[in-house]
Amino acid sequence: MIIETKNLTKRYRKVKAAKLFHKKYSTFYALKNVSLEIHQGDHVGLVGLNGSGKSTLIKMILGILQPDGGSVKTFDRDPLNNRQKNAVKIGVVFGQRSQLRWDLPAMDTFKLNREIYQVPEDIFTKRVTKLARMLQATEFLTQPVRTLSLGQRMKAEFIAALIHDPELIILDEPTIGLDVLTKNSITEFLQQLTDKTIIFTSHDLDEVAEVCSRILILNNGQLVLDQSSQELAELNVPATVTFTSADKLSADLIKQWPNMMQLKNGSYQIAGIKQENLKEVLSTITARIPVANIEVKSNKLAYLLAHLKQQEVQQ
Ligand SMILES: Nc1ncnc2c1ncn2[C@@H]1O[C@H](COP(=O)(O)OP(=O)(O)OP(=O)(O)O)[C@@H](O)[C@H]1O
Repeated sequence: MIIETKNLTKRYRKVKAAKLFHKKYSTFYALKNVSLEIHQGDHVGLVGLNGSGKSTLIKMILGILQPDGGSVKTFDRDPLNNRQKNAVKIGVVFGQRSQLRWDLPAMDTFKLNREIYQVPEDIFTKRVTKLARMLQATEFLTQPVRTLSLGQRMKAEFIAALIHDPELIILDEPTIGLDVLTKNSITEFLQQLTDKTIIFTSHDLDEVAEVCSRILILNNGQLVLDQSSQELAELNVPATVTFTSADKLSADLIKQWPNMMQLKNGSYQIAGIKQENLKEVLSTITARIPVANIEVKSNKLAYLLAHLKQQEVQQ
């Protein structure tokens, strides 16, 4: 087993009310009774809104935070007292934090990591060459990191995290701010790491589903869903279409979509469109209105959370 948590809980005291010399506190649960198992080779997506407890869970798996209740085991041992031993088997990429030295080429950080993890030189060279080829990163690894684009830097972060060939790869929102092409190339890269255990946190369910076969959803510190990506892909989530047109819409069109809203910026939005009706709605809009732009979105996470809440209320 790579990770096992049982009723894992993290509490904080939050100030409820404050007078000049007197504060009142309430207990706040960043994580509440989370039980899960992650096995060798699992690619697990950890998804949730801001503040749902994703980073707290990751920090406890890494042994950075102490639990207030329940237990966590990483590689069958207490991560808090085995941080060094476990670090050899774990690679971490944070989208919001860098492990690369800003003024030096990424290659220098790789060499430093080679020293820290005592990777033999020939293995190091082969590994970096292979990873750089997979990520199409070869040409910019000798350039100072400060001169790299965000996408190039993130690719270098991945290589730095994998220099010691870790068994477990933890990715904390590694694609934040990246364009579609860079995201795709990172997704393809991760899909090839089939012998590794991956935990991939994000707000974007569809993105993690491309890499992970299993999705865990955290909400308000609780594990509310543990399901295969395939089952989630089969969910029929209603879409929202937003479009902009300089022309006024005809009365019969307005009547056709009673739930259409006119937004502040002059664009229009139709929500709750079933997937089977989407094509028809789009062709009607584009055939009958001169649109400047049109966008289709379906927020699976929001839909799931709303659904789960409804189920909870009914029970
Ligand atoms: N040291 C702390 N003291 C008090 N509250 C904290 C502390 N660390 C985290 N929290 C709270 O715990 C909750 C969970 O935070 P966490 O960072 O785990 O969320 P997250 O899901 O990673 O969010 P995001 O997607 O925004 O990174 C948040 O409400 C946060 O304010």
